[in-house]
Amino acid sequence: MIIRKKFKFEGAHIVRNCSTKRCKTSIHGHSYKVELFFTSNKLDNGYMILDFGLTKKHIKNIIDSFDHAYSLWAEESEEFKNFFKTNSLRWIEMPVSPSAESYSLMFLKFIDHILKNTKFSNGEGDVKVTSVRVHETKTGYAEAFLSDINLIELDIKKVVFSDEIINEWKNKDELLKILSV
Ligand SMILES: Nc1nc2c(c(=O)[nH]1)N=C([C@H](O)[C@H](O)COP(=O)(O)OP(=O)(O)OP(=O)(O)O)CN2
Repeated sequence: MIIRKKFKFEGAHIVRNCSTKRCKTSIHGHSYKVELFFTSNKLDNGYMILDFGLTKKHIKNIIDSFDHAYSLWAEESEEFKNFFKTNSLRWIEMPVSPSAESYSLMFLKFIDHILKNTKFSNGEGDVKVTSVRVHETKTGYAEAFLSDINLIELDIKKVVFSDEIINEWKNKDELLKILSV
């Protein structure tokens, strides 16, 4: 059995090195829709795979970090990176160029890590994120499956969130502890 929870964010980026000229040369934004799919080997005491409400404790923070934020590829020039870091409060520096594919893989990695380091207390089983689907536009999405988790080398500890973003996280201290494991 699979359940799905949908989130959204309004994000800006440039995807360097892709084939589309506008996409690789100009800052632009999208209204992203993110679908998270979960499964488990048993139902909890409420006959659920995972209460949708529990996805809003830590997982939502990660997706919402990208809302009204600029996704900054770590390989950009220092001048370019400094511009965003000094002129915009919400930015994320990430070790991969921000395509729909890399967002889906990155979110999958974060959520897999969060689930593995969360103690559930309502009879939940072994809850897994089976895939993450990131819709960049109305016509295009990328979906990363658990079997794709090593498709790119991406250490989530190398994803840097601006202070403004971290300070807005709900249950901030708990999430920072989970991410530090
Ligand atoms: N496989 C991928 N291809 C493209 C990505 C991506 O992340 N993965 N991203 C882009 C751009 O960011 C672009 O803004 C979106 O491209 P596209 O789907 O072509 O956008 P349109 O709104 O022009 O699509 P229409 O269907 O023509 O309205 C490019 N490619």
